[in-house]
Amino acid sequence: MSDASFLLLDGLTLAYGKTTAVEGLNLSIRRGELVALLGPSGCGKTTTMRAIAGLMPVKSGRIVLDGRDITRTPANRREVGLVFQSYALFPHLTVFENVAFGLRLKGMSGKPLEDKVLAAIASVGLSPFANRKTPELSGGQQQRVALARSMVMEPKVLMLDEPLSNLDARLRLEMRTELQRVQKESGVTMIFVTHDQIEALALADRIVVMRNGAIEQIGTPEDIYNRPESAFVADFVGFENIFALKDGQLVTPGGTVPIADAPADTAALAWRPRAVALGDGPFSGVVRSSSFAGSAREYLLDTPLGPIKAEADAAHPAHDLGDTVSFGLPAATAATLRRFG
Ligand SMILES: Nc1ncnc2c1ncn2[C@@H]1O[C@H](COP(=O)(O)OP(=O)(O)OP(=O)(O)O)[C@@H](O)[C@H]1O
Repeated sequence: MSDASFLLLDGLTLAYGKTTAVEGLNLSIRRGELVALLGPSGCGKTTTMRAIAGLMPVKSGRIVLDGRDITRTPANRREVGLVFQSYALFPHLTVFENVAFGLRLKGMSGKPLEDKVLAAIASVGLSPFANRKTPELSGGQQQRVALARSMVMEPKVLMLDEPLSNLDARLRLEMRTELQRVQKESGVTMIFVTHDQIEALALADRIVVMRNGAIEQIGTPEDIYNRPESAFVADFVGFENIFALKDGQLVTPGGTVPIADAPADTAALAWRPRAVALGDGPFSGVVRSSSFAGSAREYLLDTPLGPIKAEADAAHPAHDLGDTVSFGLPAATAATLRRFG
């Protein structure tokens, strides 16, 4: 075992009866890494996590944690923690007792138990609330209790299923920072599941994008955001104008269109709305919708290339509905995709 493959998923195939949910998944996670599993509903994120936790039988392949094959190890002997979306706290118990629960089950008591529990509660900033019952806490505080309750067991890997999805926008931001802090301070290897790309980009050291039960791309947030490899990932991270590229020409619904400086060995080109050169270029389109988005104005253009989403600085004079505007699709501002699809 090396730190580089602290958790290894090796050819993992998982199925519900005859339905294969995850097929031949290979993933190597470093010790202390914060990894996001990102993907649309049904792509197999939760199933993968449940298998790592031991809540889902493995059809084929292996799960190795810290050098030990845990593929068939019972859940309670895996040293893997799991924080569910619904925090599953005991409402009749205090914060202290919720966090102490697992340690008591393991036979711990007295001062050692108290010290550990109080330290875990302090690590998530909840010391003043140790004696409160959990229904008397806010959503964000309950989420912290769930985190402390898992962390106190000192798992080798802690997994979180959509950890922030039940929180309002402000609390989400707060908990993002909190999760990152707890993870960095404790050094625990963490995997969280999300279908929110912003959350994955903001939190993770590495993002695993899943699609139809397989890995589509693995990379740092910068890789995924700036260098998507497929149209699927590009679309997921906000490239709204994606065209296949064939013999140096864009393949559009209106036919093929030559493009200057088209890169070689590229299956498709993708532009974010703000990468479209509005008001400057060989193409033209009619403004079909225009919406104000704070610092920018977003346009939907009807063009011979099909619909184009473009964005301009809000300080620029606005285009009206029905206006014809010129635009360019500079190859230099496009992401180059290896796969169209
Ligand atoms: N209990 C089940 N029985 C049969 N099929 C299931 C079951 N749970 C999930 N599946 C199927 O397995 C596939 C993967 O589901 P999974 O829950 O892992 O996706 P997910 O990426 O976590 O989705 P979501 O973001 O909606 O939670 C889907 O096709 C789903 O329909």
